[in-house]
Amino acid sequence: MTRPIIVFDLDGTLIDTAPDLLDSLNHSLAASELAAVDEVGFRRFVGHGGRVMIERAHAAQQRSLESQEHDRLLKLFLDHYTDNIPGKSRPYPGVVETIARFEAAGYLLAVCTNKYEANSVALIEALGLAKHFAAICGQDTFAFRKPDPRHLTETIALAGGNPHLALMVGDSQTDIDTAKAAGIPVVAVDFGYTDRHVREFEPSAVISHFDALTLGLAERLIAAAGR
Ligand SMILES: O=C(O)COP(=O)(O)O
Ligand SMILES: [Mg+2]
Repeated sequence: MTRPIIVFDLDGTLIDTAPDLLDSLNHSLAASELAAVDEVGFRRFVGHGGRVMIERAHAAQQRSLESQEHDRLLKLFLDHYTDNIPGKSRPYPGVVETIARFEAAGYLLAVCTNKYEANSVALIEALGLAKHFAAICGQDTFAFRKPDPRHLTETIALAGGNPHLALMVGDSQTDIDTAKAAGIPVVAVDFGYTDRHVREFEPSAVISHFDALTLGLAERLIAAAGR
């Protein structure tokens, strides 16, 4: 019998990676004489991986970006980011306790992120958390990525989870749209990187701290989804 599973988004959900993503983004933008992005601007750019962040930063400064330069800046971003893992990134408050709570209740745990898989695994390993996750799937693990629902459903399958007893936890419209398209309930954290409040995207529930992700809430949302 496949087991119940919670699938977590990574950036802005499980781990506060903003300081490092911002440093690496600005490292790459500086190479093309763009102004540095600030914490506020960053929130509009993140959610679809490094390539899109660079693209959005150029658009925000009305700068064109042809593909060869885009590739060059993405490599600068990824090299800088990879070399600095785990940097200043840390799990959000309550994450470690939540992992223990759901593992003790027999849940599988997995990660479904638009960060590249290698960097996702390296970061989670560097923070000593990799043993808790049955699958860590990045934007490049499959031929599709969030908001394509298959990124989530294939992560559940790879982890050996039951898609009818699954719950997604995320911080962005991308995550909420992905879960909805997969017919899987989704809890949105309101402390992540979206520039609009997550309630606007109508998740199944909103939490402001992982302590609110109780076994009861998970069971209620999974039952209500009735897949
Ligand atoms: O790397 C990003 O841009 C977003 O990654 P996430 O899917 O873990 O939020
Ligand atoms: Mg996120």
